[in-house]
Amino acid sequence: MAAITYDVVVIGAGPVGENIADRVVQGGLTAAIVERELVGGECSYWACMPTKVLLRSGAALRAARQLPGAREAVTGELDVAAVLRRRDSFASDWKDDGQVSWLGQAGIRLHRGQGRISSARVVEVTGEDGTTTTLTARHAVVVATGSGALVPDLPGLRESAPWTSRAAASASTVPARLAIIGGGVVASEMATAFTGLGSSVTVLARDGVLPTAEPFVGELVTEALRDAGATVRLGAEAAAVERDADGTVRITLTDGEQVEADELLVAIGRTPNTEDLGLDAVGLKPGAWLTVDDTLRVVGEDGAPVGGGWLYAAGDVNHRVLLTHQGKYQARAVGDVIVARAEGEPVEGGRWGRHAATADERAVPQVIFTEPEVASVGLTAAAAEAAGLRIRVVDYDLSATAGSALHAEGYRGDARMVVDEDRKVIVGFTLAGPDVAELLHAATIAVAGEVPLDRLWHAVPAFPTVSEVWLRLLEAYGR
Ligand SMILES: Cc1cc2nc3c(=O)[nH]c(=O)nc-3n(C[C@H](O)[C@H](O)[C@H](O)COP(=O)(O)OP(=O)(O)OC[C@H]3O[C@@H](n4cnc5c(N)ncnc54)[C@H](O)[C@@H]3O)c2cc1C
Ligand SMILES: NC(=O)c1ccc[n+]([C@@H]2O[C@H](COP(=O)([O-])OP(=O)(O)OC[C@H]3O[C@@H](n4cnc5c(N)ncnc54)[C@H](O)[C@@H]3O)[C@@H](O)[C@H]2O)c1
Repeated sequence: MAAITYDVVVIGAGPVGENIADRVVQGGLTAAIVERELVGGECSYWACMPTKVLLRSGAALRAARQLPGAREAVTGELDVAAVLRRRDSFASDWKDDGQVSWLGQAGIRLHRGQGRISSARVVEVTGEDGTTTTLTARHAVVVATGSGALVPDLPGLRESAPWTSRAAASASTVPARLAIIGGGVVASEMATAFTGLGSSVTVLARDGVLPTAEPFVGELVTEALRDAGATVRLGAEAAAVERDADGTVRITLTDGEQVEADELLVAIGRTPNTEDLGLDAVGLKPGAWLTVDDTLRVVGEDGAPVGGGWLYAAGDVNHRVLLTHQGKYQARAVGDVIVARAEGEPVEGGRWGRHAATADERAVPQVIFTEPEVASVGLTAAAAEAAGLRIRVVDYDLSATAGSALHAEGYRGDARMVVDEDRKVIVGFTLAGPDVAELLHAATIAVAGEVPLDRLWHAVPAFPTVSEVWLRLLEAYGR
């Protein structure tokens, strides 16, 4: 049994783990990273990237069809095989050689296998051949093990071999009929993608479509899915599932109705990858999300850092925000704070300090790549009210700008700005419409920078762009 000591040991080589290790090495420390599957994690092979490839060609085709002149040039249908080939290439054919070589160049040592914490600062790595390596960390162990798909305990579901997001993202054929349980981000994106690829899709959205977004978002996405030929059943709840000998999946709903499909995708949220991580060795509960303080140290039930502060958690596994870019933001904070503590430098862990992931609370951006695209940052009106803020909500029809009229015939979209009336700053911004993704960062800067509305009047949007919605919202708010 080999034993090696590093300054920092990171468990999990997803986007977050990679960034943590890189940051501490850049800060002058040594780092090892432990990975049981593919270096690059969920995002690279089964989540963000492959799913966006499945969506992108359909979006480009729709965009061309919305423009006279371009529309006439589109004479065929989507080439599904070409889309799947492009997806395979973006997933590097599910091989991680490229990312492994990046780790080498970055000076990060890779240990392949299942990582388990065995005692304070010690991680045992069990390789596929059963050999064990003991890694000891001088300064910190960081858990960046991510999350997996949550599958509910419905009668017959597991036996019916349902798809989770992994199977959908890596599908090698397109099912004729696809049923989806869930109405969240994965369900909405995959319903859009597979409808575009030619499946007849049925969405069983018990709690509605994108229910945590501003209400107009779910309405627009539902309408677009239905226009594209999908069936969206709001309030429908699955009670039992069975798969026939011929492969047909039959979902019985709580109202007794049945839905038939060739594949069933379950997309109802995530569960943390902490089941087999040795958490019990440090007094934590296996299978639970890891709670962290502002500098991302894992805390126990008493709120104090576990073991005096050598254990950190970043990315999906701490359940703050389940998004790649936000996990990587945490990675920069956690990497830098580990270096600062190791060097005996001051920790800047206060609000908006360089070692605190403050944006997780109030300034998280997200793009949902549905038709139409949804781009949001900060709080919805409902969330702001629940947080006790005195707000004013301003809405604007996104199709009413000169830029949107130019962008596409029949452009449909909406925008909402949520203003904190006590501070006169924007705390939430949501856009839904074709190609709004790239408009989001302006709003993120306004929310994270807490830019006063008075100053925003001086940020003039160029004519004729969709960004003119900023001016229209300010005019509607008044000054
Ligand atoms: C279908 C889908 C689409 C998504 N699209 C987007 C998107 O467009 N944009 C976005 O921002 N986010 C998106 N997300 C979310 C994004 O994938 C996650 O937020 C991100 O992958 C989290 O990164 P992570 O490094 O924390 O975890 P992961 O990417 O899950 O990586 C964790 C790694 O740890 C390894 N691991 C786990 N346990 C152990 C162990 N005990 N020992 C060794 N290794 C271990 C795993 O094998 C894995 O490689 C999507 C998610 C899904 C499911
Ligand atoms: N473009 C992106 O940013 C992107 C894309 C995909 C996924 N993600 C991230 O991945 C994470 C997981 O996505 P997700 O869609 O699985 O989760 P989610 O939390 O977005 O949505 C899950 C949905 O399932 C519903 N639900 C929960 N339990 C249910 C049940 N038993 N039966 C029926 N419906 C049920 C919930 O009401 C919710 O609407 C999200 O946090 C998301 O941020 C991001």
